[in-house]
Amino acid sequence: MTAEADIWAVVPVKELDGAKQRLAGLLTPAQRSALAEVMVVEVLDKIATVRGLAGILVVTLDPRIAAHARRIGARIVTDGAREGHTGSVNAGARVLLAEKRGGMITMPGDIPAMTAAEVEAVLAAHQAAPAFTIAPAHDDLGSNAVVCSPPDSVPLRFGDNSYFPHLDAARRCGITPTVVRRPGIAMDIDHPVDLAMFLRRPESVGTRTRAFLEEAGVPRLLVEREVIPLFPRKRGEAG
Ligand SMILES: Nc1nc2c(ncn2[C@@H]2O[C@H](COP(=O)(O)OP(=O)(O)OP(=O)(O)O)[C@@H](O)[C@H]2O)c(=O)[nH]1
Ligand SMILES: O=C(O)[C@H](O)COP(=O)(O)O
Repeated sequence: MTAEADIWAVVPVKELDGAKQRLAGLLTPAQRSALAEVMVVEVLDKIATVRGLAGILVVTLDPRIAAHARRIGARIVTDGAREGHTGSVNAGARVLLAEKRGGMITMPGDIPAMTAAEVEAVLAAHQAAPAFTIAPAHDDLGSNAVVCSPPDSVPLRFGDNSYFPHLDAARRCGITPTVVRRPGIAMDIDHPVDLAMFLRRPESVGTRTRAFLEEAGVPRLLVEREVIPLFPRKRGEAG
C-alpha cells in the first residue's frame, strides 16, 4: 500500500448503554458500558497513531464516543449508525464512496490489544485496488480487521462467523483475498472466556483495558464464576 492509496479507518461504535450484552452474565450494565468505553477509546487512540491512514470515520450516535473521536481528529458519521455492525460499516463506506476515497479499513472497538504496528502491517500487505485484506480473529471465526479498496470492493456481513464467508465473498468478486494474522488484532472481546484469554495473553500487558479489568476485580470474578479454573488441570488429567 502506498500513501496515495487513501485508506480511511471506519470504526462502528454502538451506543455504550446496551453494549457488550454477551458479558451480561458476568458484569453489571454499568461495568459493561464502562468496559466498552475503555476499549473503544483505547482502540481509537491507537488508530490515531497508525502511519499511512488518510483519516478516521467513527460511525456512532454515542455522545461520549463522538466527543472522544473529535478530540483525536476523527470524523463522525451518524446516518446509519443504529443499523448494526454491518449496517454501520456500510454507512461509513457509503460516505467514503461518495467522496471517491480510495478505500477503508474497518475494525471494531473491542480489540484493545491491537497495536498501530499491527494495523500498519495489515495495510502494508494490502494490494492495489480492487483488493481485499482480512485479519481474522484468533479462532478463525470473526473478521477483526478488513481492508477494502475501493470501499465497496467486497460486500461485508459481520456477526455470524464471518471470516470464511468474507474470503468467499472476495473470491466471488474476482479478488484473491490477502490474509494477515496478528495476535493483538485477533483478540476481540465478546464473551467471558475472551476476557480470560485477554488477561492471560502478553499482548494485554500495559493496556488500559487490562488495568480497568483488574481495578474492577474481573480476574477474581472469572475464577469465582469458574470461567478460569482456580487449579488448572494438568495435561492428560481427566475431567
Ligand atoms: N454504530 C454502530 N456500531 C455497532 C452496532 N452494533 C455493533 N456495533 C459495533 O460493532 C462492533 C462489534 O460489535 P458487537 O460485538 O456486535 O457488539 P457489542 O456491543 O460489542 O457486543 P454485544 O452486545 O455482546 O453484541 C463494536 O465496535 C460495536 O460497537 C450498531 O448498531 N451501530
Ligand atoms: O458479533 C460480533 O462479535 C461482531 O459483529 C463481529 O462480527 P464477526 O464475528 O463477524 O467479526
